[in-house]
Amino acid sequence: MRTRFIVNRRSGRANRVLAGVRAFAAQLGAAVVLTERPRHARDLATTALDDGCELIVAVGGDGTMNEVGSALIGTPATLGLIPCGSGDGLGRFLGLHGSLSHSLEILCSGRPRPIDTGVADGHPFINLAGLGFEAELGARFNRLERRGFLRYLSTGARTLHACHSQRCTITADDAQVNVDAFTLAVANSAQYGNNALIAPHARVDDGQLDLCALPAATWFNVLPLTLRLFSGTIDRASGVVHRRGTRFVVERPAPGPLHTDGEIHEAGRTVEFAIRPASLRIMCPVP
Ligand SMILES: Nc1ncnc2c1ncn2[C@@H]1O[C@H](COP(=O)(O)OP(=O)(O)OP(=O)(O)O)[C@@H](O)[C@H]1O
Repeated sequence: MRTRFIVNRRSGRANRVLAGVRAFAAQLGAAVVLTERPRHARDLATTALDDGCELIVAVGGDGTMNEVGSALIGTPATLGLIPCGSGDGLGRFLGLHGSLSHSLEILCSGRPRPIDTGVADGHPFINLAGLGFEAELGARFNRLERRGFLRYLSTGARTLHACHSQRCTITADDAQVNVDAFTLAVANSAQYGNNALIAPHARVDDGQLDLCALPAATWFNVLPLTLRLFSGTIDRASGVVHRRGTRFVVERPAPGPLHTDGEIHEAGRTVEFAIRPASLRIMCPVP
């Protein structure tokens, strides 16, 4: 398979795996290219497609995966993933996360698997998209000079104080519900990253998206909600709204940020999320 590696050195531990990626690529006769700015990975992936690459490997976190994967949606090319970001939601969900040798082994001996992708306000997403607190947190985190899980936690604590819940009307396929949403995720895989399971029963190949809206954090619910997030039971928590469907329309009181796999966009009051079934091939471990 003609292969190219696209590395985002700014993501999590990408710098630490770069030498190993270069050595592996040299054995395959594949090129390694580095991103030079945000959103550059998508251009590099388009060039790789134009050059006839059949396997295009994103080396980075969910943001890099989103940029590379977006260019591959609807094409016969396969997305490879070496997860080395701060959260790695999709890589963890698909069993690609771990040591570099684990990820490389999957590139050699895995199989391309068709998965669903989503589109939020016209922007493709592969892992999940969201509004409210999580989009605000993503916007603040992306502005940081240095990243990492601890910085994510400290930025989260500050954002928690600055955000308020919003009264939203959600149309899920044909049914409507009003919710006070502090944060709202529309998930293709089950997790945000770092094994925080926002949609514990979501599957990437079921032709459905899982919407999960959480109430505002208080001194009373913040610990139980956090425990439920990491134990895979958040959909059963009091005040949490969960819906499954192929299309959601969310109407909120005011425009604001939207994230797609952690990438931030400005969006209007009304945001539409929809599924694109089996639209991307990704290299996965053989079941
Ligand atoms: N050369 C670059 N300089 C600055 N930013 C870049 C560069 N290349 C890519 N980026 C941006 O870096 C951001 C972070 O990338 P990515 O999401 O892959 O890593 P992460 O945030 O560490 O991981 P995760 O999303 O899994 O938490 C993305 O928004 C991407 O657009």
